[in-house]
Amino acid sequence: MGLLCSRNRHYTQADTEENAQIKLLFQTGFDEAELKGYISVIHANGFVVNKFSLVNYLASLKRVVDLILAIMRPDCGSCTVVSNVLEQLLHDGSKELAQSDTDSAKYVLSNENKEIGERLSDIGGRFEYPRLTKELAQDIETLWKDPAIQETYARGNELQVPDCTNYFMENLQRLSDLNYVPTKEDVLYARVRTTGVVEIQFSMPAELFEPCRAQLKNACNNPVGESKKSGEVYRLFDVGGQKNERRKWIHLFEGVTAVIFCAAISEYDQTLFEEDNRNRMMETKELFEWVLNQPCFEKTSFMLFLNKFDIFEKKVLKVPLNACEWFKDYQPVSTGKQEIEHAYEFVKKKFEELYFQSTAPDRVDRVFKIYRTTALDQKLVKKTFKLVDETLRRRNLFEAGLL
Ligand SMILES: Nc1nc2c(ncn2[C@@H]2O[C@H](COP(=O)(O)OP(=O)(O)OP(=O)(O)O)[C@@H](O)[C@H]2O)c(=O)[nH]1
Ligand SMILES: [Mg+2]
Repeated sequence: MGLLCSRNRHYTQADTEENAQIKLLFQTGFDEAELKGYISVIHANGFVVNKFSLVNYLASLKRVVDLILAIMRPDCGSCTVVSNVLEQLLHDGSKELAQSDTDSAKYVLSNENKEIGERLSDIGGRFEYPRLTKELAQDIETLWKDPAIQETYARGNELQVPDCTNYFMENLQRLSDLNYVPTKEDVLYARVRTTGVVEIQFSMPAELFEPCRAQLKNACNNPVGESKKSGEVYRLFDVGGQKNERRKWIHLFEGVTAVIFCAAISEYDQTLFEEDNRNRMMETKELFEWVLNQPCFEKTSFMLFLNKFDIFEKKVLKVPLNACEWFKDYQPVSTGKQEIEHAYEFVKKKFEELYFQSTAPDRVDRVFKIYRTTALDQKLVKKTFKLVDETLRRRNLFEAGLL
């Protein structure tokens, strides 16, 4: 969820997890052994079911399959089961669906895939998942293509279906290869929930900050971190965004140079994993406000990443922005690209307003920048970090009275 950049922290708890995008961009990347280390994570993603990722999806899938099986059993009083399970599963909007036989039929797995559904459902209930074999991959692929599952997937926003689902589903055969070695993309797409605080150090390659370099040389030797041949050293603290992770953040807040707050703007119609009836965007709004108001951030720079733009641009043409309470006053103006831009600008403005409302007049000079990002896009992330880097350098020069 969030990242903190610091020049001189002494925090020692460093997890073994790393931020893959940063490692790929600013460190050595992954060698083959490291990539192979990701296989089990990716298989858990690409395969089924459970704790956090595709994992979530397949947990949802399991519930869907359970539901489907319940519907199919002739003795179970299917209408009651359908409405109870669906209500539990799909929240308010689905009540309508549960009431109508024709609609609920859409969610019934076809007869020929029923057995596969049962098999996968069984695996989904296990604590550990088997290696993704060719046979299993075939089963998942078949089930994935079943119209009932596709209908369910279309309502993924209600079911905690991870964003990477489609990617892994499209790559099942490759993933199940005996000699499979994850690609960079696989690693970036894999959902690995951050727990604790993960520190990563990196330096900006010199060519990235050329424009600032001359100024820097003349003015200040060490604007952000220690100087190294390749550039300035950043210490980045990646923190988990889920609710139970947040109490760990507070220990990090002192002495931070900049907060990079990542808000997933595509999640305006989704609910929290950890709290089923709480809209994710509303949660982000409150969280951002809370972070902005922390006394220790009075002078801290804020970099707001409006992330998951790739999903946002597709979604916004199908799901109205005012699905989220915060965006209730949104009025679409057009179609296609223009509409996407309009919707994006609207969201951006909401965050800007929030920033200024939450920033006392005497603090308005702290740096606040908003960036449109797609974290999977390496070029864009690199470019964004370059901009962040430049901003922080300028800020340091300014503070040192050199600009
Ligand atoms: N399509 C798309 N997927 C993204 C983007 N950013 C992240 N993801 C995917 O979203 C999932 C979660 O990404 P993370 O970076 O782990 O999210 P996080 O905010 O660090 O989550 P926590 O560690 O729980 O706080 C992964 O499957 C990523 O591949 C994006 O810009 N576009
Ligand atoms: Mg994370």
